[in-house]
Amino acid sequence: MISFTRFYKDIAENQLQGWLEHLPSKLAAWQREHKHGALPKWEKVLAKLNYPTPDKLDFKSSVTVGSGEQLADGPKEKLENLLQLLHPWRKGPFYVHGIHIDTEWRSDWKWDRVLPHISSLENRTVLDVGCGSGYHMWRMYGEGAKFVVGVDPSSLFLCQFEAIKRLAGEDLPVHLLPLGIEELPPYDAFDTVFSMGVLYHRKSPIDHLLQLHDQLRDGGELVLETLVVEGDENTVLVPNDRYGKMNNVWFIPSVAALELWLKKCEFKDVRCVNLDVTSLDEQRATNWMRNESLVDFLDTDNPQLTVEGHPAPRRATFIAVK
Ligand SMILES: Nc1ncnc2c1ncn2[C@@H]1O[C@H](C[S@+](CC[C@H]([NH3+])C(=O)[O-])CC(=O)[O-])[C@@H](O)[C@H]1O
Repeated sequence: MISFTRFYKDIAENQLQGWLEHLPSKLAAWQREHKHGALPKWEKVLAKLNYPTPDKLDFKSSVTVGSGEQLADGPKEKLENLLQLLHPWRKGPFYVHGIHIDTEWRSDWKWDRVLPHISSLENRTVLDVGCGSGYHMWRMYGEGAKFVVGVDPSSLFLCQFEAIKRLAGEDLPVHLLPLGIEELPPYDAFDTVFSMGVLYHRKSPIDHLLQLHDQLRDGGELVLETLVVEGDENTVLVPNDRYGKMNNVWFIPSVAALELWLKKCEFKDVRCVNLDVTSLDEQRATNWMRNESLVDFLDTDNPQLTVEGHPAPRRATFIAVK
């Protein structure tokens, strides 16, 4: 069973120790009430991941665990089969003992767009809201962050994260909690808070911005990445049904509108640092994600539009200070 004991031990010694009042009961409730039917199957996979301490770890230029020379072909194939049981792998890529987990998303490309614009993560305590499988958390750790916490309610992503962590080293100061941002007690503790790919999934985007604000210390940095549309500060797309076949998309503001929202939520030095239209090479089906992907979400006659006729995904990154 997935345990959070190590996380509690780590936070008892840092500025998050106040979380010990609230989080054990929330995580115990998750363990008690969690009903994802496949969780026992995924936990069995985790229990089988007993592999040698890797001879190589790289989190700075990729997420690589093991050089690929420690395992013979048989054990390597067995490991690959185990990791495939955690399908679909969406955010990555990961290189594990020579196995290339070629995920749906090239999350490394997003990281390359974001990294040049943020304050150094050296020695920082970092929160990654909606961290998915934790890909970017490893890259944050690779940039020198001293403690990285991610929150994401998906149990599959938790298991994918735990798989990488078990293979990389249980004592690394990188943790994923299966909670929504709204479940975290406000604590003004983080030096940097990331929210990437989450805002459009929230029913109340202003509340989301306020919750991010609540997690930052004064002077801390917000890194916000989300879908945007073209338009002025009063332009917001609220899809009447699905957006790119997703049924959980609520608000897609323009850059100007989101800058205004951030300022209204008392963020300072608000800047949009990157704008990018998602390419078919960045999000695609692979052997590790065999379901539909971006090409199936766009209009075949006009790829500038989604199948519903909305503007195709365009993403912006914002930096702001509390
Ligand atoms: N209330 C919530 N609190 C926290 N997380 C949530 C919540 N609701 C949904 N999520 C999580 O937010 C993530 C959004 S994906 C971005 C991944 C990564 N950040 C990336 O930038 O590649 C983008 C996408 O797939 O559209 C998912 O993992 C959800 O489970």
